[in-house]
Amino acid sequence: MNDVSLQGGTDNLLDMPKTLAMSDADVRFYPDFFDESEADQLFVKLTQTIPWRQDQIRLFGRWVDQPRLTAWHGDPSCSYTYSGMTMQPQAWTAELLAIKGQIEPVAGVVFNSVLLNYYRTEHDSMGWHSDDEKELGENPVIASVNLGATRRFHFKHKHLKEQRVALDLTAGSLLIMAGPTQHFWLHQVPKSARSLGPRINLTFRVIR
Ligand SMILES: O=C(O)CCC(=O)C(=O)O
Ligand SMILES: [Fe+2]
Repeated sequence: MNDVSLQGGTDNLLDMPKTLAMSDADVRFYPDFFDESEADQLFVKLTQTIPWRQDQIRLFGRWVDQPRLTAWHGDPSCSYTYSGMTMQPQAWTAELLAIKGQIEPVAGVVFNSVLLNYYRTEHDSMGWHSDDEKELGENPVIASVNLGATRRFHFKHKHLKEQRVALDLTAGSLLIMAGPTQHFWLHQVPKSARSLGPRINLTFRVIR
């Protein structure tokens, strides 16, 4: 797989995103959106204050543990169906509201919910999917915040099989997926062969 090619932006211009060179997509990456100490503090706080759950999914007719822990927070009106499960949101916490307030100006939308994933080790993962549930609307803006261990993130185009992109989601980084990205691309966080510590990912969403 090719490493991602990045256009525009330099590391000393913190507010300048790197736009991923992907057709049929609008993907922007802010490698240092949160500074190191802020990212460390948020990671510790979220580890302690979020009610992490081990959900199960149906796989070939059996119930199996999802390979990660999850949580779902948002406005009371936001129920959401994910992998066949309908979830009621937990209330916003102080840290979640603080992160939301910082990312909304760059994402250009007001989010009403966030899905959190806790990857305990290199064995935890998320398989290929698009965030294309109908509750998310036609061209959803999804803002993904990364804390803790760096994990590799993969995109692959649904129709143009040779088009694949990989990037490292480092602590403090922000990835914004918008426009037609979810129509044309799948993404995943694969297991890693290297031993890794825990990671938290937050995907802020607008549910209709
Ligand atoms: O952990 C990640 O970086 C991706 C999470 C994701 O794709 C999702 O929650 O839909
Ligand atoms: Fe996703």
